[in-house]
Amino acid sequence: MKELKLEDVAVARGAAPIVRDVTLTVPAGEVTVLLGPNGAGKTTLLEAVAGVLPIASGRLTGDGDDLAGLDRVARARRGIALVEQGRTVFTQLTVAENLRVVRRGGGPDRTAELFPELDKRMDVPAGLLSGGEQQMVVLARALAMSPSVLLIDEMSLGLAPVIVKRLLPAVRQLADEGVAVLLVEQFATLALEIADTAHVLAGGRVTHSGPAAPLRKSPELLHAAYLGEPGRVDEEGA
Ligand SMILES: Nc1ncnc2c1ncn2[C@@H]1O[C@H](COP(=O)(O)OP(=O)(O)OP(=O)(O)O)[C@@H](O)[C@H]1O
Repeated sequence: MKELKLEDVAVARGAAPIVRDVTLTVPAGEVTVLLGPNGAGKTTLLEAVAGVLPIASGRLTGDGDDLAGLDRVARARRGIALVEQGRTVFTQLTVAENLRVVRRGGGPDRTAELFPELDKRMDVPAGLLSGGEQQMVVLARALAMSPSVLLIDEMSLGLAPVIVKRLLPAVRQLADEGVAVLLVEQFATLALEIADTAHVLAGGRVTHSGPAAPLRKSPELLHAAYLGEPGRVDEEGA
C-alpha cells in the first residue's frame, strides 16, 4: 500500500462520539506522528483504522480502495498491522515462540538485524525480559507479518526515554524501507526526531497538521499546537 487516507473520519465508542472530522494521509516511506494530550482520541483513531472499532462516518482508503467496509482480519491481510498499547507478549512463551505464533507465509525474520540484543535471548520466556526488550518482541512480532502500514500506539508506555531512543530508530528504518508508519507517542520530542509529518489531536479533532521539522525545532510551537492555536503554528512554521 502506497497511501493510507482518512477523510472526515468520525469514531464513536458506544453512543459517545470520540473522534471527529479527521482528515490525514499516511504515505509509504514516511513516519507520520499523531500527538496530543491524554484522552484526545489517539488510541480510538488507531483502533478504527485497524478495524477494532467501526468508523461512524467518513472514508478510510488504501491506494483509493475502501477499507472501512473490511473487518480487522481483512485489513490485516491488506497489510495493516496494529502494535497495541501495553506490550502484549505471551509471558510464558519464549521470544522465539512469541514470534512463531504470528509468522505466516515466511516473511523475512528482521529480529536479529533490527534488535541484535533480542536475537541473543530467543530461548528466554518473554515474561523475564525487560520492558524495553518486551516492546522489541512486540514490534518484531508485528514485522513478522510484513506490514505495509504499521500503526504503533505508545510503545514507550512505562519505558525510560533512553529505551525509547533505542526503539524509535528501528521504526524510522522501517519507514525508510517503504512502510507507511502512523505513530502515537507520548514522548513528543523524541517522536518528532524520526517523524516527517505531525498531526496534533485534541478533543477528538486535528488541531494542527504540518511537517515535523518546525515543531522539532521549537518547543513553543509544539506547545501552541497542543493548545490548539493552529494560526500561530502555521505562521511561524512556514
Ligand atoms: N474502552 C472504552 N470505553 C469507553 N470510552 C473509552 C474507552 N477507551 C477510551 N475511552 C474514552 O475515549 C476518549 C479517548 O480515549 P483514547 O484512549 O482514544 O485517547 P488517547 O488520546 O489515546 O489518550 P491516552 O494518551 O491517554 O492513551 C477518552 O475520553 C476515554 O475516556
